[in-house]
Amino acid sequence: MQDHSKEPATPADWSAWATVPWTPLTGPATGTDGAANSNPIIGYHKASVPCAPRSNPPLALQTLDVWLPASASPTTPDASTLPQPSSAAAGPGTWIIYIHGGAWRDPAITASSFTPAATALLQSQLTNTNKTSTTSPDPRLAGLASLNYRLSPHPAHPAPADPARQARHPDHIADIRAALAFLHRLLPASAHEHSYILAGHSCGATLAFQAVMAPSRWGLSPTDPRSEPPAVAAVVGFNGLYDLAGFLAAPPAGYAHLAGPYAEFTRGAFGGDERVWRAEDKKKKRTRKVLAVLVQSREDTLVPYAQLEGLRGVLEREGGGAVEVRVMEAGGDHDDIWKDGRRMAEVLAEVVAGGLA
Ligand SMILES: N[C@@H](CC(=O)c1ccccc1NC=O)C(=O)O
Repeated sequence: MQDHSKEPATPADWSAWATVPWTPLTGPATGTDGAANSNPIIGYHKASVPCAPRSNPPLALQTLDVWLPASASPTTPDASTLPQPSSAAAGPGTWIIYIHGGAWRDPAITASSFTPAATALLQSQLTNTNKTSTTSPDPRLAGLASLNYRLSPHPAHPAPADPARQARHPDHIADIRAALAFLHRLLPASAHEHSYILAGHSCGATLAFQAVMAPSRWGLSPTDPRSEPPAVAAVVGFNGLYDLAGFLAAPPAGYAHLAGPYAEFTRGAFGGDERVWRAEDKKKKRTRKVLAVLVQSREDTLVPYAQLEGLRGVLEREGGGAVEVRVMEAGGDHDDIWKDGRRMAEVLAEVVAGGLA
């Protein structure tokens, strides 16, 4: 935080950014103001911006989506327009960056799975800015991003010719870090000085905790310190997978029938060497100073509550005071939280409003 220098954006970054137009995102009809205002613009969206590591040609899944609140611009910004630093009066605002789930392999779950929650967040943002409040913490959102990353092979969806579908740990983490570095180079410094929230669902929650740790833990080469993602203020895990080896050694009651799929996707993502699954679990238990928000539905038929309890225990015992753990409630089945989006948005808005001291 003391060193605000960052790697400058390159011409390739700029052109990747500008290849995708901003499209207006409309909210539900208000119905109060006649036809003209019936579907107000709640934000602007860029879909599938290529953000590959700069040394490699971009693959189909090395992309990210970005949303800006409507307050960022009175009209649809030009494709080359970057998010502007917020005014001092309005406060710096917070970025939320989301990592989707799908067991490291499901091609049907992508960055666009954040759309319902993003829409709900932008909608509530619009409602909030119309209210005047001088006492409560500034709940402003600076922007939202949702990351794609290369996937591991899925036996039910073979794609042997697609290089974006052959990933093996730590490739998934490498892509998340490349996407964070891309945003770091392009976004205004204020986005980083005031930190951001990294959120993820299921294996995306695993990746969120892994991505904030030193890359050397994952055998990834050290990067230029200026391209290091800055420290996150909070990591938010929704229905996350945190102990695959533990699940496989002793599947909790009610989840034993999932031992087969768990073993399959664990091998698919991490390979057949059990020591890597265990090392993987131990290594991600140490994090930098951060707020860890853990959300796990007790009605989740795919991920047992024990996954949350395990990580909570480890972070509380071994966090050394650097990690504040908060558990928040959610209901529904495994994917309901992102499919519906409203509870996910509520949790994230609460972290933005109250979680960043
Ligand atoms: N739809 C997934 C299944 C899946 O996502 C999953 C299954 C069990 C426990 C966690 C899961 N997802 C975590 O990212 C698949 O195709 O493998």
